[in-house]
Amino acid sequence: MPATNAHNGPVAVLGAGAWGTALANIACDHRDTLLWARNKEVASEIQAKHTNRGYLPDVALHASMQATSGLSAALDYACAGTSPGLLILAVPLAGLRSLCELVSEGLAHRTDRISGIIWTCKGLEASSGKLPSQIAQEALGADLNIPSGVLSGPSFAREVAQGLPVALTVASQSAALRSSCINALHGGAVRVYTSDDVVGVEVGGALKNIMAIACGISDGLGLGTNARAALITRGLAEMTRFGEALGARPATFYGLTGLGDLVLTATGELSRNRLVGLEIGRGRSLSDILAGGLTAEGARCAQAVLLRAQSLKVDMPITRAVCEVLFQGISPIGAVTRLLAREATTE
Ligand SMILES: NC(=O)C1=CN([C@@H]2O[C@H](COP(=O)(O)OP(=O)(O)OC[C@H]3O[C@@H](n4cnc5c(N)ncnc54)[C@H](O)[C@@H]3O)[C@@H](O)[C@H]2O)C=CC1
Ligand SMILES: O=C(CO)COP(=O)(O)O
Repeated sequence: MPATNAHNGPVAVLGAGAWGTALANIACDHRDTLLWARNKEVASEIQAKHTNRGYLPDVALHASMQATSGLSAALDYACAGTSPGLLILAVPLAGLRSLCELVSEGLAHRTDRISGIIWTCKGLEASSGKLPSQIAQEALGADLNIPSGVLSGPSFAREVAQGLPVALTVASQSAALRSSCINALHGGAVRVYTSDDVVGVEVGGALKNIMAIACGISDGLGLGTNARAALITRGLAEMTRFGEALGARPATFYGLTGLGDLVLTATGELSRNRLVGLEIGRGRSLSDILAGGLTAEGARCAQAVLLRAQSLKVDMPITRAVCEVLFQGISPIGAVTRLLAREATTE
């Protein structure tokens, strides 16, 4: 089991889907690590067999990985090291608020035992249009006062779990937390870069999912690679405009969490958001595609982004077209025709 020293507290990953399991597997190389699954059977399988076949078939997990289905046991684990522990929240955006509320309750009176909280979700809250950092701030409560941040970047869980190379970015206002995250994840096939532009990193992760749906629709319609390249490039411009309006740095969008994740998700066959677009382009309905519980956060996020963009007075033609197709009954080809028919403009 890895040694624990003054800079090396335990890691508890909360959420045992594909990404949480892959991240916990990396952390096991560096620190004592426990994975929390809300589902008892999943926790038992990880603990007993070191597999999570429902999310990462054919992957043998680290023999030292601990697992539990008790959230309080997971928080106890993170707090019980000789130095403060790191929490990584790896649930989808829709579960972030409720999980943060539970974490806040569970950590009361022992916040000094946690060095930081990192989330990995990509999206804006459907009901409020808020970013993950705003949700976490509200749900954890101002009194908790634990450094926090976001981990993002182009990273299909399956490839990461197979040990293939990957580059990620951790963004936080806290230099100590950025270092702690590097300490927990960087090394071998995994590179972790740092940033202090939390808003830029979160906006990139959220909006690339919408652009991936747009590219999937285009490819599903058979519109060709020129169309896909145009959507990626103009999608990046749209992401950057929206981010700037929220205070993000434009340069962040040319990094791993913007362009990097956009290219991966818009073109990679493992992307669930791209798959949604492909299936829509081939004529299936959104409710049918999502009926099996597919985690594709771009669909919900598109509506939240469009609403927020309207109040910020930012033009988002691709996001609007995706919303028209997904929620307003406009046919995919009709939306493409409308996009192409807009006035000519400067790049
Ligand atoms: N799969 C990937 O390659 C990557 C995913 N992400 C992001 O990480 C987040 C998680 O994604 P995945 O692991 O792929 O999703 P997933 O669908 O594979 O797993 C989600 C897990 O969260 C659990 N969960 C859902 N709501 C919950 C709640 N309210 N409380 C507790 N547990 C809850 C589910 O039971 C499941 O175990 C998403 O926001 C995704 O965008 C980020 C980078 C890569
Ligand atoms: O965010 C991801 C890779 O960085 C995963 O993308 P999907 O959610 O579209 O599968």
